[in-house]
Amino acid sequence: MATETIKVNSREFVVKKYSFPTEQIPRLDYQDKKAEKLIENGQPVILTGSDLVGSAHHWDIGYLCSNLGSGQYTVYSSADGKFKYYDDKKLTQNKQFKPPTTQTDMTFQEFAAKLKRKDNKELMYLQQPLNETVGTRIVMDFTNFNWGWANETQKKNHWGPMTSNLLLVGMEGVITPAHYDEQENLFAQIQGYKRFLLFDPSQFECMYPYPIYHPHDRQSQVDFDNPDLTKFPNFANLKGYEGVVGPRDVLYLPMYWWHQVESLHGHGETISITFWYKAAPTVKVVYPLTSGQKVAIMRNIEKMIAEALNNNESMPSFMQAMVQGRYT
Ligand SMILES: CCC[C@@H](CC(=O)O)C(=O)C(=O)O
Ligand SMILES: [Zn+2]
Repeated sequence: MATETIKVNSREFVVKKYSFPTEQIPRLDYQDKKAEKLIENGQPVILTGSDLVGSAHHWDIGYLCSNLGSGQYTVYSSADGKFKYYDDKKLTQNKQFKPPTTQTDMTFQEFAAKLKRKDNKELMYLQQPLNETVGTRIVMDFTNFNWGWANETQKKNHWGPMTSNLLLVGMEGVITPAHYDEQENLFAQIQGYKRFLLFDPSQFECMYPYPIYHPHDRQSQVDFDNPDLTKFPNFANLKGYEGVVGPRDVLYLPMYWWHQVESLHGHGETISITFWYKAAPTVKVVYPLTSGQKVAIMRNIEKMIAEALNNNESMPSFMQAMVQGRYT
């Protein structure tokens, strides 16, 4: 895999080189009117100065070890360093599906001890919603997040309720492959550096998500390291954005935007916290529809057809019969 060296804020990073062009994600002070406008328009922006999780800036592996308590944490392991999400509620309908990662529950102390070992054959990624099992100092830090700004941003943009804060602790080199989420996300970086590759929802045609009933629903089928352009020809037209988030940065990651996230080498484990919000309710449909709305429509139609047919094997021929020679 070819690599290239990029310079971000006088820091150099060696990153994987992909086949598609990218532009820089805007990087603005969180109080800059331009930043507020981008969020209002559902456009990604890296925000500086918000101190959204300023009270957690001292979080490192040692501090978390001493203060996260003895609760169980979900840790994924992967031989190739890729952590493609899969919905285990969809495993029953997909008996032949082989999960690409293994999932183990362990205490944070066990996880930290594994991080220290030099004989790890697999990369590990802890992904756990912050819950009431954490110690009092973590609760204090959590309480002191910049909720004033977060709540104001949620309100101004008519987002729905916040659903979860996921704590992410990744080894250098872990990759979350390209996918989209159906929630708004204020992504707060605490330690280490993550490269975000983002793609507008209108790039749906280039990303070839798995069928909606597949465990990898919302994930791209395309292997970015070795794209199969026979099977996925439009991937050759992909255009994206990219940026590196470091400690104290917050990325506004709009709903339905595709993203691939890479924990960069040379700066230690990455620690991040997500702030996920349900979508703003659609009060009045305004035309033209946004690209995100069109993805939502496609998803709903695909869901309805899958439910109506009640037989996933018949989906491909049904969907093709609907468009082939008619809309192609
Ligand atoms: C499980 C969530 C992973 C995260 C990406 C990353 O930091 O590796 C992401 O995809 C998101 O915040 O939406
Ligand atoms: Zn995501």
